[in-house]
Amino acid sequence: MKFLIVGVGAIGSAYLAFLTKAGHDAIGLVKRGRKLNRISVRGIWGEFDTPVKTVEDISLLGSVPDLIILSVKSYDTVSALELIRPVFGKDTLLMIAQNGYGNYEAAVERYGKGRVILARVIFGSRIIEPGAIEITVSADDVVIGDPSGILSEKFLTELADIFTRAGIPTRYEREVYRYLWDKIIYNCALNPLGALLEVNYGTLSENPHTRSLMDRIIYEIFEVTRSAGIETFWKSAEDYKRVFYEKLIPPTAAHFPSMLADIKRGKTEIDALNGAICKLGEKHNVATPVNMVITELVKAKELLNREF
Ligand SMILES: NC(=O)C1=CN([C@@H]2O[C@H](COP(=O)(O)OP(=O)(O)OC[C@H]3O[C@@H](n4cnc5c(N)ncnc54)[C@H](OP(=O)(O)O)[C@@H]3O)[C@@H](O)[C@H]2O)C=CC1
Ligand SMILES: CC(C)(CO)C(=O)C(=O)O
Repeated sequence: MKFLIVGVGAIGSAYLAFLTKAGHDAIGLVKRGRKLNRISVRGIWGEFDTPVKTVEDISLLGSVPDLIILSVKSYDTVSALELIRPVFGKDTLLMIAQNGYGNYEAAVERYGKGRVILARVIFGSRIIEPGAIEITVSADDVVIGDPSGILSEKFLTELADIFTRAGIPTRYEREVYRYLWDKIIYNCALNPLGALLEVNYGTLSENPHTRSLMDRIIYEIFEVTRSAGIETFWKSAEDYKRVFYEKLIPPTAAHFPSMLADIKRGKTEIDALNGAICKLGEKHNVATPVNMVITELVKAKELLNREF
C-alpha cells in the first residue's frame, strides 16, 4: 500500500515516521522549503529515528497513492483537498485525520462517499522542532471507519491492523461518526476556554464559572445535533456531562489545548469547532449564544495576536 501524508506536522509526522519505520511505502507532502529527510520520535510510544521521504511539489510524487492521509489543520482542508486532485487515482482512498466538523463533509463533496475514511484521532503529538516530535498522551485508540458504510469492515479492519502493527493503536468502528462527534463536543467545551484563559482542562473543570460556560456550550451542541439529525452516543447533555467531568477530564486534567499555542500564533481551528456549531445552529434554527460569544472571543484574540 502506498501512503501519502498531506501535512507533515505533529500528527502527519507521526504517521509518516511510524509507517516508514514499519517498512511501508510512505511519503509526505510538505510546503516548499520544508523538506524533511529524517523524523525522530519520542514519548509514550517509544523513541526512534527514521529516514523519511518528503516532496515539496505533488507533481514530483511519481506514483498514485493508495491511501492519502490528510493531517493539515482544518483551516487548510479545502486547499489541501484541491491540491491532491491530480494524484487522486480511480482506486485512491482518503483518510481524514483531523479534529472538528466539516473536514469529512468537504472531502466527500469532492471525492464521493466510499472514498473517504474518517479517523478520530485522540493521541497527542507535539513538534519539538521540525523533524522531531513527542507523542505526549493517548486517551484511546485511533478509531477509523466509513460513515457511508460503503467500504467493507474487512478492509477497514485490515487497515486498522496495519496502523496498529506500525505502532499507532487503531481500531475499526462502524459508528466512527459518533466517535468524531464525541471529540467535537469535548474539544468545543475545553479548547477555546483553555486557550482564552490559558489554563488546563482540570482548572476549567474546577472553576464554577468556566464549568457553567462548558455546561452551556455542551447544552447548545446537543440542541444543534438533535435538530440536525446528527446521532451521538448520548441520550442527553446531562448524560454526556456526567462522563465528561467524571471520566474524560481527569486523565487529561494537566493538558493544555493545542488551541492555546494556535491562538498565540493568531490562527486556530475555531471555525471547525464552536464556529461550526454556530453555523449548524443557524441552518437548523437553533440559538447558540454561548458558542457564538466563545467563537467571537477566540477570533478577536487571534486578530489581536496577529496585529501585535
Ligand atoms: N497535535 C495533536 O496532538 C492533535 C491534533 N489533532 C488534529 O490533527 C490535525 C492536524 O493537527 P497538527 O498535526 O497538530 O497540525 P500541525 O499544524 O502541526 O500540522 C499541519 C501541517 O500541515 C502543513 N500544511 C498545511 N497545508 C499544507 C499543504 N497544502 N501542503 C503541505 N503541507 C501543508 C502545515 O504547514 P504550516 O504550518 O506551514 O501551515 C503543518 O506543517 C488538526 O485538525 C488537529 O486538530 C487531533 C488530535 C491531536
Ligand atoms: C491531545 C488530545 C488527546 C487532548 O485531548 C487531543 O486529542 C486534542 O488535543 O485534540
